Amino acid sequence: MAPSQALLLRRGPVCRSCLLAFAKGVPPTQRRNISTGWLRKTAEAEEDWKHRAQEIKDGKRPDFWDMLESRGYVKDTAGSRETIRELMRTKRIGAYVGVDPTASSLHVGHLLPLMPLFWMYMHGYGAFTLLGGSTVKIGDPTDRVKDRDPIGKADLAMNVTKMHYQMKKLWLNVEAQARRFEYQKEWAWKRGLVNNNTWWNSAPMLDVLRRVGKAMRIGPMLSRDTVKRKMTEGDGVSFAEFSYPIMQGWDWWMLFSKQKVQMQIGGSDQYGNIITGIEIVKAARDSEPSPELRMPANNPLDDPVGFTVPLLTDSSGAKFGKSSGNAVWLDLYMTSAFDLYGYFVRRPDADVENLLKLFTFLPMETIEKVMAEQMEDPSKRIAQHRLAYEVLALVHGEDAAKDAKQQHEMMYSKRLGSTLSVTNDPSEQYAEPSGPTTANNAPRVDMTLPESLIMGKSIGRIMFAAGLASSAKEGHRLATQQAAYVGGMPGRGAGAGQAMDPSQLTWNPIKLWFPQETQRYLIDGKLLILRKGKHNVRVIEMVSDETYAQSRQTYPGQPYTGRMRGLYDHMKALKAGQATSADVRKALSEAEKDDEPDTADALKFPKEKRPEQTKLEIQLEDLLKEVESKEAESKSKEGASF
Ligand SMILES: Nc1ncnc2c1ncn2[C@@H]1O[C@H](COP(=O)(O)OP(=O)(O)OP(=O)(O)O)[C@@H](O)[C@H]1O
Ligand SMILES: N[C@@H](Cc1ccc(O)cc1)C(=O)O
Repeated sequence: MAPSQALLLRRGPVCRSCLLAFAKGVPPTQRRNISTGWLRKTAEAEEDWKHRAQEIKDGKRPDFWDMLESRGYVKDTAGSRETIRELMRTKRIGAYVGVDPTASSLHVGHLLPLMPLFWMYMHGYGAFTLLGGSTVKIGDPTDRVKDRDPIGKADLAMNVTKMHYQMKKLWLNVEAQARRFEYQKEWAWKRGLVNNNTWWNSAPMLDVLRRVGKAMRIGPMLSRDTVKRKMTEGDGVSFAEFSYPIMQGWDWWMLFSKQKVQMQIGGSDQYGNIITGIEIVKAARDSEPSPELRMPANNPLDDPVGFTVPLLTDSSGAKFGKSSGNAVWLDLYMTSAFDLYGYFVRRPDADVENLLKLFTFLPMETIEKVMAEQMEDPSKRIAQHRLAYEVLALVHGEDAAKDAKQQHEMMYSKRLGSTLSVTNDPSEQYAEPSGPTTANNAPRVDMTLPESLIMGKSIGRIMFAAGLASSAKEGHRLATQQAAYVGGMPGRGAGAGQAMDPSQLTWNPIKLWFPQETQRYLIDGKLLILRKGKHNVRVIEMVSDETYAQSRQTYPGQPYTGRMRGLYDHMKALKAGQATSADVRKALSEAEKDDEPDTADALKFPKEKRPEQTKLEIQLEDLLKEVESKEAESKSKEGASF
C-alpha cells in the first residue's frame, strides 16, 4: 500500500498538503500548517543542495567542512571527520551553540564557537543560538572543582534580557556581514534564537527519564574526568549537576527533532557534554513509541555529530571567560568599542593570521594579502587593525567599527586626544539616537532608578525617567496606546499581568495603570524591564532613594531638578538679557503641557509641588512682568523716535 493511502486509512481524511508532506518525507513533527508553496520551495532547496553536493564532489566547489578545518575552527570532532564532511556535503543540516546566561554579557571567548555557526548560516545551513535559561539554574560543572554560586532572580532576569538582545544584535550584524561579503540570501537560510526554558518549563520528568534516562549508564558518566575531579578534589557533585549533561542532551534532542539540528558546536571544554548529547539524542530518537513519528536511524549520516573549537586563551594560557575574570565583553558599556578594538590591535604578530581566520569573514586570499602587507612593515599593525575592524563590524556594526578605527588612528597619530566612543554621561547613555533606534545604536540597557519613582509615580513618568519617552506626556501617550512593553506575563487569565519568569523574557503591553500597580511587574521585588520599539530596552534596578541620591545621578523629570533648574535658568537668561519674556513664556507653557496627560480618559495623578518651587515660580513671574514692562517701554520709545 502506498504510504499516503496508509495514512488515510489510519487517520481518516487528511489535507492535501499533509499528504504531500508525507510523500516528500517531511518529518512528522513539522507537518502542521504546511502549504503547497512551502513544499515547492523546500523541494527546490533540496534540489539546489543536491546540485551543490555534486559540484563539491566534482571539485568545482570547495568543501565547506574543509574550509572550517583550514581556518582552524575544528579542534576535536564527535563523529569521524569523514562522516561529518560527507554529512555537510550531502545534507542541509542545522547546528547550534548554547550559552548559559551566567553573566550579563557575552565575551570574546563566546565568539569562537559562534563563528563557525555564522559561517554555516551564510552557506545555507540551519543555525541556532541557545540561551540556557533553564540549564543556568543547575550550572554546568564541567572543569570546575567548586560549585557555582546560585544566581538570584533579579540577576538572572538581567542576564537573560541582556544576552537575548546581544544575540539578536549579533544575528542582525551577521546578516549585514553576509550582504557585505556578497552572499546571496536564499529562502532556505534558517537561523534562530531559542531559550531552553521553552521546553524545560513543561518537560515532564517521566518523559525525560523514560526516553533517555534508561539508556544512560551511570558507570561511564561517573568516569568522566570532570566528574571524578570534582568528586575527589572539589566539593562533590550534586545529583542536579550530575544531570546537567542530560539536560544539555535533551536540548539537542528538542532541536534535532524539531529543527533538524544534527550538529552541536562548543568550546573544547564542551567535548564531554557533546559526546553525552549524542548518546541522548540517539536514545530519544530510538525510543520513539509511535512508529509514524520515528525518525530515520539506519544510516551514519542520520546520526548527531559535533565538534569543538579551540579555546581562546590569554597571554598566560588561561581560558578567556567570566570565571577566569579576564573576559573582554561584547557589551558596549562593559568594554567600550574603543577598548574592544584596542584589544585586537594589541594581539601579537605571531597570532594575528590565525585570529583573522577565526574571527573574520574575510576570504583566505584577502587574509594572505593583508599578511603580505603586514610583513612589509609590521610596525603599522595593518593586520591587527583589519582584525579589529572586522570584529567590531560583527559585534557593534560597521559604523562603530569605522568610529573606533578613526579614534585609534587619531589617538596614535597624536593629532588629537582619545575620545572614547562610550560616553560616561548617564543622560547621554540613555538618550535616543537622532535617527531610528537599531540594534547597534540602541541606548544602554541597564540603569538604576529610585524607589519613590518606581513605586509612587505613573508609568508614563517612569518611561520618561528611563529615557523611553521624551516627556511624561509622551510616556502617558505610549501607555494609552499600548505602544510600549513591560517584561511580564502576557495574555489574559491566570498568571497574566505579573512579573516575568526571570529565566525567560516575555513581554506584555504597558497600559495606563495606577502607580501602585507597577510593583506587580517587579522581578524579585526590584527589577523592572521595559521596552519601546524593537531594540530600545531598559532593565531598571530599583534602589532606595538614599542610594540613588548618593549616586549623584538625576533622571529626566526628577522633581525639583529639571523644573527648578529650568526656572533658575530662565531667571538667569532674563537677567543677562539672553532671552526675551516671550521666549521664556513660550518655554514655560511647553513645560506645562509636558506635565499633563493629554487624553480625556487618561488617569490624572495629583501634582506635588514643593514650596521652594512655588516661591521660585512667583519670583520668575515678578521678573517676567518687570522685563515685559521694560520691553514695552523700549518698544514705545522706538515707536516715538520714528
Ligand atoms: N575562551 C573561550 N574560547 C573558546 N570557547 C569558549 C571560550 N569561553 C567560552 N567558550 C565557549 O562558549 C560556550 C558557552 O560558554 P560558557 O557559557 O561556559 O561561558 P564561559 O565564559 O566559559 O563560562 P564560565 O567561565 O562560567 O565557565 C561554550 O561552548 C564554551 O566552551
Ligand atoms: N553547557 C554549556 C552551555 C550550554 C547550555 C545548554 C545547551 O543545550 C548547550 C550548551 C556551557 O556551559 O558552556
